[in-house]
Formats: sequence, structure tokens, C-alpha cells
Amino acid sequence: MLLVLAWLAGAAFAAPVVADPDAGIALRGEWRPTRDAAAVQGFDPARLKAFGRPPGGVTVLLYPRDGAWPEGLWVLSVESAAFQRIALDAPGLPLRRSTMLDAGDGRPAFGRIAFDVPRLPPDGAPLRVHVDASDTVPSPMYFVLRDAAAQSRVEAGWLAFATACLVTMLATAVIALFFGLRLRDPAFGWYAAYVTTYALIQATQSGYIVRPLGWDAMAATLPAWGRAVTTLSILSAVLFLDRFAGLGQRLPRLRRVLHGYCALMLVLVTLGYVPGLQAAMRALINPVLILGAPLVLGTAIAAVLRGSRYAAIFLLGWLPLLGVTVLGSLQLYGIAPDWTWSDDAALAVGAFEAIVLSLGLAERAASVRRQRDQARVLAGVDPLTGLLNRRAWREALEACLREPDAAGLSVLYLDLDHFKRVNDRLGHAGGDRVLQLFADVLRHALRADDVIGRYGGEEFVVGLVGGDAQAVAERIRRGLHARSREADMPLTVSIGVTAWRTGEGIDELLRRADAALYAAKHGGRDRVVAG
Ligand SMILES: Nc1nc2c(ncn2[C@@H]2O[C@H](COP(=O)(O)OP(=O)(O)OP(=O)(O)O)[C@@H](O)[C@H]2O)c(=O)[nH]1
Repeated sequence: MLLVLAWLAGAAFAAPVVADPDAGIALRGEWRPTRDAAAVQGFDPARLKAFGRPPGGVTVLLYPRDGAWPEGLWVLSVESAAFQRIALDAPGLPLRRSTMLDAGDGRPAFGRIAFDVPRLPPDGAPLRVHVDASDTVPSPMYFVLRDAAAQSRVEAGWLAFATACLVTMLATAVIALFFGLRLRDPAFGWYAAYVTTYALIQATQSGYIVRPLGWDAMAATLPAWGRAVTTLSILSAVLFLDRFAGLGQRLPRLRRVLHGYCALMLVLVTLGYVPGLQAAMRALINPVLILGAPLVLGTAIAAVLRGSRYAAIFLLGWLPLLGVTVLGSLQLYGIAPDWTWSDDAALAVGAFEAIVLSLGLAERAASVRRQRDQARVLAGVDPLTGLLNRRAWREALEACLREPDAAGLSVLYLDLDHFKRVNDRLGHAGGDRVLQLFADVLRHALRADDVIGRYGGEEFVVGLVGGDAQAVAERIRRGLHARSREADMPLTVSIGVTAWRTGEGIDELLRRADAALYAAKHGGRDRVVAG
């Protein structure tokens, strides 16, 4: 433990001192719209920079910060470029084009666009990069020039990290789907749809579907399914929240608004596939998509305020993801340019959310089970006395008869004497209290594994395994005397006792016990008779 702490402390202090070889060599940058040679601006290539979408694209010039390029083989890595088209124009080499989903003339890389640079320009002349965001969002990017070994290290680390995040998301989706089918609970299904679509979006944006997955054909048709998957992701998140947080009972009006929102999105996306309407629908759907986040956030907070524990779990899982999404949007406007990890964070928070929400779902499954168990127990309990009712007692006794130690089983059949008079004297409610008092006497006189039931009216039955049944019956009879003295009410009970005979059914056993009880009644009541 101490060693680990010492190592962590050492790592923390050493970090700023030791230069990170994977961070590459120091660069200085200039950029301008390609068609406007005069509008040159400086920028720091190591920080996130969104270049906008000027017609004709953007030209980026990268210089060595200390004036001279080093010798050797290098790799230019363009990080967080998402779907922008990048081209490298290095002196003495043909122009090379690449994107995240199609390496083209670039170096096939994991999670970034990269180009081999076999020789750097002479005399500190710039590396010239073209950025074309004409058919996508101009997301902020940064540039690193590393040696090939460092580049491979960075990519291997990213690959392991991205795989772990995506596998976590998909594994929780599969488990949720399984539980959803077993429990017939749509919340699990919507969760699975949400997590799967989110993982697919992340796998696409990070280029994972092409490298390492090799789903090039899918990447090529991205414009056809990309928006539909994003929409499905948001819809399933909304419908998951709806079921998970129980909006139907807590916030029926807000729920209707959310459903209206979902219907509107579906209509817009569907119309977006109709020729001639595409451009108009695309313009409409983005603001509608953006509206989804505050709507979901507001609903989840309102549900928490109405006491939904599950809405709180949803927020715990989802807020980091929302935070990273908002951060990504702010970075488009130049805010927090040093937080270059925001793309990777989108994967990490996806995995975090998957873990939190699946724990929430596990808790939900456990609580459904608890409720079902409770309902089952309640269905077998006599509401007045809390003892087993007739059906449950018979089931429990039949289970006892199947046990290997059934040979020592006895049954007591108990009937309160002159109960009609008790009712006449105390009224029906007073009679009920006496029945509860007698149930109490039984509980005190018997062991936890004896099977006690109210067979109907003022008749009770007990199954005993082992022990002296007649002595137990006497204990009950005397126990009732004691309690009735305390309650200042003369109460007695007649009890028939029978021992089970091997092979005998429950009805025959009870018939004999009832006959013994009958004998007890006719013998003068307030007694135990064995039959
Ligand atoms: N308060 C109350 N009374 C009940 C309940 N179920 C049955 N009874 C009453 O229990 C009485 C049973 O009366 P009987 O079957 O004549 O028997 P008894 O008066 O106990 O006479 P013996 O059994 O012969 O000693 C009836 O008055 C029923 O109305 C109940 O749940 N609550």
C-alpha cells in the first residue's frame, strides 16, 4: 500500500519534469481559409482548435517551434478530427488524403488520422495540412508529430481503452436484454437499445468500426443511417427514463410532452428520407435533437423531486455524459482548448453510465422480485391473525409430508369453545380481537418451524414435526387460560391431536384430527383428546 502511494506521489511530482515522448515534438501553427491567403492567424497545434467551415476549406501550416525539424521518420497524427477530411501536402511528396473512416493515402491508425512523414521539409519549411469540413461538423482538432514507436504506443493504449469501454457498454446491453425478456419489463429493452446505439455512435465517431472492426461497408453508408441511429439513441434514452423513473405515475403531463417530442423526432427523421425533403428536415432535426438534452434533464430532476430513486440513478449515470457532450459543444467555440481528452471522455462516460444504469436496473429487478415474493406471502396469509390461511397451510403441510422426517408429524385441530357467545358479548370486532389473541398464544407456545394456520372461523390447525404433540396441545390450552385471565375474559379451547400414519393423505389425517376434536367438544370442552 505504502509502495503504491509512494509510486503515485513520485509519478505526480515527476510528471511535469520528465518530458512525455508520446506528446511529440513542439509545433507552432498558422492557419487561413484556403481561398484567403491574406487572413493568416497563428494557433497552438497542441491545443484543440475548430477551424470553421469556410468555402474551399482551411490550410494549416505546421512549423517546428524551435526553428528546425529533427531528422528521421515521423508520423503526423491529427487527433479528434471526427468526420473532417484531412490532406497532407509535404514538400517532395504527393498530396495524401485521409479520413477517420477511410485511411486513404494516410497511415491506417486507431482512433485518429495519421500520415507517415518519411522526411520533414528542409530549412524548417512548414508541413501543409488541408482541412475540409464541407460535409460535416467542423469539430476541434489538434496535431502531434511523434516518432513511429510513440505513435504505435499511443494507438495501442487507445485501442485497449476504447475496446474496454465499448465492451462494457455492449455487455451491459446484452445482460439487460436477457433480464428484460425474463422479467417482461420494457425498461430493460429501452436501456439495451440506448446503450447499443450510443456505443455504435462512439465506435463510428472514433473510427473504431473501420479500424479494428473492418466494417468499411457500414462506414461508407454512414449518411444513410447515422441520423437514424442518433435519433434512436435519444428516443430510447427518453423511453428508458420514462419506464425506469415511473413517469406515468409521477409526472403524467411531462410524460405526454416527452412522448410528443419522440413522435416529432420520428416524423422528422422519416421525412428526412423522402427525396426532396432531406435538406429541410435536416435543418429542422438538429435543433430538435439539441432540445432533447434540457427536456430529459428537466424531466429527470422533476422525477427526483417527486421521490423517484431511479431518476436519481439515471442522473448520476447520465450527467457525466451530458457534461462531456456540453464540453464538446463549447470547445467548438474555443473554450477549454487544453482539455484534449474530451473525445476519449465520451467513451469513458458511456461505459461509466452503462455500469451505473445497469446497477440501477439490477436494483429494479431485485425490487420487482421482492414485491412478487411479498405478494406471494400476502396471498397465503390470513389478514386477521397473520397466520397461514387454509390454502397455504395445506400446501405447507403437504410439503412437510414429503420430507424424509415426516414420520414424526402430528396435527392439532383447535376450536375455541362457545365462540358464538364471545361474539354475542363483545361484538364482532371484540370476537376478532379474541381470534388475534389466540393466534398470539399459538405463536408463543409453538416453535418457528411448526406450521400454524387458521382453517376458517374460530378453527385453527397446527402441524408439528417431532416432539410430544399432546404436551404441546396442553401447553396451548393452559396458555389460553393464562391470557384470558389477563384479558379478564373466560376463554377455553378444545383440541384434537393425531399422529400421521405413513402413506396417509392430508384429508384423512385432518378427518381423524377433527374426529378427536369432536370427542373433545362432547367430552365437555376445554380439553385435549388424542385420536
Ligand atoms: N368475530 C369473528 N367471529 C367469527 C369469525 N369467523 C367465524 N366467527 C364466528 O364464530 C362462531 C362459531 O360458532 P359455532 O360454530 O356455533 O361454535 P362455537 O360457538 O364456538 O361453539 P363450539 O365450537 O361448539 O364450542 C360464529 O358465531 C361465527 O360467526 C371471524 O372471523 N370473526
